[in-house]
Amino acid sequence: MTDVVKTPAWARLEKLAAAPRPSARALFERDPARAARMSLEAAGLYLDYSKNRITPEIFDALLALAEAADLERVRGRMFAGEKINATERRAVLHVALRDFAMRAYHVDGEDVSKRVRAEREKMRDFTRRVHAGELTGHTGAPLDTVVNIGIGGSDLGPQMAVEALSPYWVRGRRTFFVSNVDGQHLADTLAAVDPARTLFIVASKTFATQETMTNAASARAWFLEKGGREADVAKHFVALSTNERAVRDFGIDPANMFVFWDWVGGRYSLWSAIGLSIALQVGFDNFEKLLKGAHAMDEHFRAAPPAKNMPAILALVGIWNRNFEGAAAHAVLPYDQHLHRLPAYLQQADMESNGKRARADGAPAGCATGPVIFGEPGTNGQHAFYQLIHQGTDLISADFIAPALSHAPIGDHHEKLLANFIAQQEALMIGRTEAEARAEMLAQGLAQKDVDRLAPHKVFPGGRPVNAIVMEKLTPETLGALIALYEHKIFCQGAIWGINSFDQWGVELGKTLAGRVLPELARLGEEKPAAAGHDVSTNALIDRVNRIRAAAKRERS
Ligand SMILES: O=P(O)(O)OC[C@H]1O[C@H](O)[C@H](O)[C@@H](O)[C@@H]1O
Repeated sequence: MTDVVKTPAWARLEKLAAAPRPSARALFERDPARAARMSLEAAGLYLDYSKNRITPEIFDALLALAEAADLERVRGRMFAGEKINATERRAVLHVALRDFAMRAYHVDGEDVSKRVRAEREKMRDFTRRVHAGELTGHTGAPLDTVVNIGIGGSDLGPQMAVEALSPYWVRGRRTFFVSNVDGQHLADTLAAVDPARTLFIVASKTFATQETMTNAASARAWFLEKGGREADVAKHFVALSTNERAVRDFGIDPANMFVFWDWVGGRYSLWSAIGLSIALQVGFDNFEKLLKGAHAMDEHFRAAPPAKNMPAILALVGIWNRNFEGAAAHAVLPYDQHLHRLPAYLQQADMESNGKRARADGAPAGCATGPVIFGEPGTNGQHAFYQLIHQGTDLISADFIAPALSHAPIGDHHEKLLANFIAQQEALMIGRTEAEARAEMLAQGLAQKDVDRLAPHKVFPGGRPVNAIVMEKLTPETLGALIALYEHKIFCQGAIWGINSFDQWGVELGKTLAGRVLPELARLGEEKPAAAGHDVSTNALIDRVNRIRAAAKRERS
């Protein structure tokens, strides 16, 4: 496979990065058409990437890089169902879950699109029956509450989407998400729900994840304690999984199971049965609109050449900032309170996909790969961490995301929100020179000695690379398109870096070691011998919590 770092395009980009370059401000002053040239629309989203410090030569070299990495061919391999997740020997076909163009998708010679449609119809029917009160709890009460038990991709996607679509919630319905194995998460949730009206959705691709299995078993025990009988469990527990045997072993009838397949990555699974909690909370039609929004972005992504392809451009601009400008972190800044879980969702989507140091062929990655992703909704972040983005010593790139219209047009809230959305990007790009800072302070009437004292603190370097993503309104369709945009951006970056974006071996080691530590931990009141099998820090940590736990019971008894 191509080692992208060894291509002439990479060398050219390195040269361009080292050469003197106009400031971001100067780029705009020289080229009035810059914003029009460096912006595009697709699937209801508008992207402006002109505030990156990218010259036309750099953009051309980035396109050459995409070509050198054979991006269009790799994209074709994904859509064709080839096993591009080579370490796990799996296809990557989340696009098939939302293809409304009736295309066939083949995995191992089988057209999986029929299965996709059948499972979607099963979800539609289930959702309708719950909403119509045809399916009730064991006392006959409506199942108006959902507790989704899952973690990682079986939690972050559905939770983010349910929160994002709160204006579309079916009246009277509530959805809770329990993910953490910390018993407090489950306990707090169970305290807020009525067992007779609650549907537990156990969401796990593997049905083997420690947190989810532990929470599901405890939820089941709680349900039985609260008056449910064994025979009632079927009315209150459904499973979303690829693993039918494990679902049966857990005690959930496969008739109460919604399936998906190994070619759906966990962090790409909200479009599958994993989206059942979304469908129940916003209605199946809205869930389908979410899928259609993503499909619209897929259609754009699969057809547009890289120079006019929104996910590819976002990826290339990100590669410029990461590999040639040295930005190790990337902020996701949604100016929409309903998108407050988007940064957390994208942390998994991006960092679990592209946080890799080995290339797909096993060779070490010769360049930096996925950046640290972080973020908070605007304007909150402005009063917290933007300081570092404006004036810190590291370069941080950022995506600013906003709907032009609000679902809650109260007074001038939205104008103020948008003013901040726009002004922050402007400030990050233009910065403020020392001369400007001084002139401003003098105009405010400050004494010369104060101007001298404060001037260095009031300088903003500018040139902070930002993208703007604007939509008319946050709807199921635009949300679908936005998520698909990021999915494909991540895909493009992984393809260019030559890494496998669809495995996640990095989560294994900690899991294995936790399995070893667990039996060494004391139950309350239990005396354990001093830990010896680890490094001295780990032994000491085990001993410390064990001492506290042994003593805790003694005090109580
Ligand atoms: O859906 P599950 O099989 O329970 O997996 C839940 C999560 O756990 C794993 O550790 C992976 O790192 C995630 O990619 C996955 O989404």
